Parts: sequence; structure tokens; C-alpha cells
Amino acid sequence: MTKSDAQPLEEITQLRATLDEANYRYYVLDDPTLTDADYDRQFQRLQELETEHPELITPDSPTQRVGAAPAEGFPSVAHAIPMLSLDNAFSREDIHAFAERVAERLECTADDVEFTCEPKLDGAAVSLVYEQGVLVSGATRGDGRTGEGITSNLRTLRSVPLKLRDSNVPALLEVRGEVIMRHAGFEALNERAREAGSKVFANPRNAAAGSLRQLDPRITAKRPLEFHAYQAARLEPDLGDTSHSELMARLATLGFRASSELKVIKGPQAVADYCEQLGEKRDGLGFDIDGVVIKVNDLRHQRELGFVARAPRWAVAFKFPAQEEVTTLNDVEFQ
Ligand SMILES: NC(=O)c1c(N)nc(OC2CCCC2)nc1O[C@@H]1CCC[C@@H]1O
Repeated sequence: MTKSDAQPLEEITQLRATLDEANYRYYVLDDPTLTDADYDRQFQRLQELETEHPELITPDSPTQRVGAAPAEGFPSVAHAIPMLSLDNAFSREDIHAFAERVAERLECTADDVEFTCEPKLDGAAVSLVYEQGVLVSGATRGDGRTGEGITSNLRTLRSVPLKLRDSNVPALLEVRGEVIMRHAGFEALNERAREAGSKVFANPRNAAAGSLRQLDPRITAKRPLEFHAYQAARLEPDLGDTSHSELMARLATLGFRASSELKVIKGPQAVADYCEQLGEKRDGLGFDIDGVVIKVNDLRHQRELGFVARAPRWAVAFKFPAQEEVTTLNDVEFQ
């Protein structure tokens, strides 16, 4: 390899590392280091180099996010583990009853059970599969057992890592999470749609789901979508993480955004307090949530508790009143 040939590979490798790190800091740490102009300038330089040296292009390069070939349709994808729904809780009593049921099966007291609480994001649930640290498949939740293969569309989200960030990557990782559209992005999208006389979306959840199911990934790439991880569904080899909160911290080091509002909380009383506090913060979050997902934190306990027909015994969704029905949350008294 001559000196000049050696140059592009070094520069390409450096640019890819810089752009991947910029995505991680922007989308996972909420602590951007590059300005958009800097990002775009380095991205264009990488595109130039890869155009001059196409043999150096790799599928996990930041330039390979947006494919050009519109899909004819989406293939069906069977989820290795069903993407289940959640039973609901609507009051402090329901939270206590859930904790008591868990405690009874774990043969402990409800106050000894350690839960994690996190916002229940109101978007579109998806699953991402990584093999040897590289994204190989992305799918919608569908009916929970079978979804639609939308890998090309999910690759366009800069909050979806094309390759895992850590050095010791697991052989297999399946991450599940919610794709959301923030209110600001939703309003701007609908404004553009009204001006163009095209379809206006009813709410951010529909806008996110509709954007993910575009046949042309170049359209998805222009939509303000963010992926927020909420579960590591499969992990081989098992990295020995023993709790949901530890696993979510691991996902953050691997390059995923997890909820900054995730808290480890002991006992139903404190869980109900978290729900009340998050309900008061709901209108200021800038994106839609419809409650709190309360999970038993210990993964062994989750396995012991298992699932009933369609939902886990170890998790429940605390639901807030639908916002259209409630003028202000102050009207809602916590029983
Ligand atoms: N929407 C969410 O923010 C969310 C969450 N934070 N955590 C989970 O945990 C799963 C894990 C096993 C059962 C539920 N699920 C969520 O949403 C899903 C999408 C479809 C059914 C649940 O609502």
C-alpha cells in the first residue's frame, strides 16, 4: 500500500470514530461535543473519501445509514422472545396489590422488593438485533410475536448504533425500546405536511409508527425519530448483569440511550410517590408518556416470576389519565 493509499484508510477510520462518538455523546449522554456544522463537514469529508475509495466502505460506516432502495414491502419477522404487553395499574392500591403479589411469590415482604421505575414512552416499540456487535436486524413489535422487518429504516436513526461501542461486545444482543418523536419535531413535521398538502399525523405516536413504516428509508431518515432502549431481551454470553438497572447501564456503555428518569426504588409506597412525581413532570418532558413502567429489578426474580398469558408477572404499567380527558393533572387525586 503506497503512502497516499495509507492516508485515506487512516483518515476514514478517524472520521468514523469521531462521528460515532459524536452520535453517542449527542444521543446517549445528551452532551454534544460537535456542532451540527462540524458533524456535517466531517460527514461530507468521509463521503468524499469513500466515493474515491469505495473498496473501503463498510456497512457500519456512518455514511451507510440511509439506503436508497425503497422496499417493496416489509418481511415478517418472528420475535425470538415475544414482545409482550403490560398489565395496568391505576392507583396506589393497584401498585400495592402488584407489589404484594410479587412479594408473595418471592416469599418476602412487599417493602423488601426492589423495583425499577421508568417513564412509559408513548411511541412505537421496536427490536434491534446485534451479532458480534453489528446491527443485523430491526423489526416493529407487530402483534408481539411477529413484527415487520424494517432494518433499513431503523438504520437511519442516529440514536441507533450501527455497531456496539464497547470493546468487549457480546456475540448476540437483542435490545428493545421505543421509537419516539418529540413534540417539537412532531409540530414541525405537521407544519411541513400542511404546507405541502400532505398527510398530517394525529399524534407523535402515529407519526413515529408511520415514519418507521415508510417504504423509502430516505423519507424515514428525514423524520425526527429517537430510539430509547428499555430492555436487553437477549444477551449471549450473559455478561453476568444481575439487575435491570445494571443492564440498562450496560446498554448505555454499548451506545444506547436509556431513560434518565430510571430509578431503583424499594417498596410500593416509594414507587407510588415516583409515579405521582413523574405525573407532575409529564407536561414538561417534551415527549409523550402514558405512565410509568414498574419492573422487579432483580433478573433472577424476574425469571422466577415469569409471565401470565400475555404479560409478565414481574412488571406492570402505571397509567396516567389520557391527556385529552384531563384538563390538569391537579384534578386527579391519588387514592
Ligand atoms: N413503552 C415503554 O416505555 C416500555 C418500557 N419502558 N419498558 C417496557 O418493558 C417491557 C419489558 C417486558 C414487558 C414490557 N415496555 C415498554 O413498552 C412496551 C411496548 C409494548 C408493550 C409495552 O408497553
